[in-house]
Amino acid sequence: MLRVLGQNFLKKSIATKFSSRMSHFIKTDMKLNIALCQLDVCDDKRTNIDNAVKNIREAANKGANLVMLPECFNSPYGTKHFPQYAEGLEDSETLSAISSVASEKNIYIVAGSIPTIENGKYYNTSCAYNTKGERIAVLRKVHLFDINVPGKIVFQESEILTAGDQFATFELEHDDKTIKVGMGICFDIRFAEMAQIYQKQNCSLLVYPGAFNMTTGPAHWELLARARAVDNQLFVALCSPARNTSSGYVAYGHSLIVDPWGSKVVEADENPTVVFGEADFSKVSELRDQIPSVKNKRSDLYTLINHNK
Ligand SMILES: NC(=O)CC(=O)C(=O)O
Repeated sequence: MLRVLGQNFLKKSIATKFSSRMSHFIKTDMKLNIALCQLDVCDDKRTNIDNAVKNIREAANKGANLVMLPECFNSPYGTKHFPQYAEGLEDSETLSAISSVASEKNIYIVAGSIPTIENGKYYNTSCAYNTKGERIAVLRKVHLFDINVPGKIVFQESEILTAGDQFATFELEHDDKTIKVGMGICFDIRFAEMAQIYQKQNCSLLVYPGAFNMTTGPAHWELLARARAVDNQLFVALCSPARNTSSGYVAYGHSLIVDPWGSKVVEADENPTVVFGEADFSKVSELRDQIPSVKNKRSDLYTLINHNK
């Protein structure tokens, strides 16, 4: 009897410790200034890196705590460009510049994405940096963008890229408070399951560097950001390259942040710009109490299995 009581007590105290650690991510009044750098990306890599660093410095000087860059910010977006611009993760000219500016400015950076080469395979890769310039997460685009809309757009990332097979999250500390952030890249936002797994892992912000185009952008960009935010009752941030009508792939622009209610916190137009939005994370637990759609899931009737443990 005593042994049984002891085991139950131990189980209970482990569960309590675990759940109080997890819940501090969600129940927080952290306010975070997020800057989205909607960069004008050209075909010169060094110019793109310098432009990213300049924009990050300016965003930090204006008070940003987290700066996001777009998908493919050091290279034109296109399968024929990826091998030419790809860098190794450990000797990347681009990422070393991003790491330096993160520590110089004491900010977190979600470094959009760049083409990488690892063990002879090409990936579309997003890295996150903390305020010391340390790399704290790596996400290789999990769902490759393969599209064929006759007369509009044909694009096959899978011609050249390998899909990532790991999800990526990181903890962001600010004002002695912590939130957890889930990472995806562009097409990944179309997969509700990935976002829901991040929600189940207690993320309160999902970040998607992305480059929708003039066919998918007007139809789905904002819709998907708001859908993922409302489904999962958390913040969603999307950062696009600026629109350049003379480039081979014309990005939609319209970088935006959406709150857990599905309302836009801020939205850019299509031009090169940096937009700022405040994410007030007290809204996450507040809304989950008001509309308990995350809490009241019927796991007795359905469940989501994460094979990527
Ligand atoms: N770059 C992309 O992955 C574009 C995309 O997802 C889209 O739907 O457009």
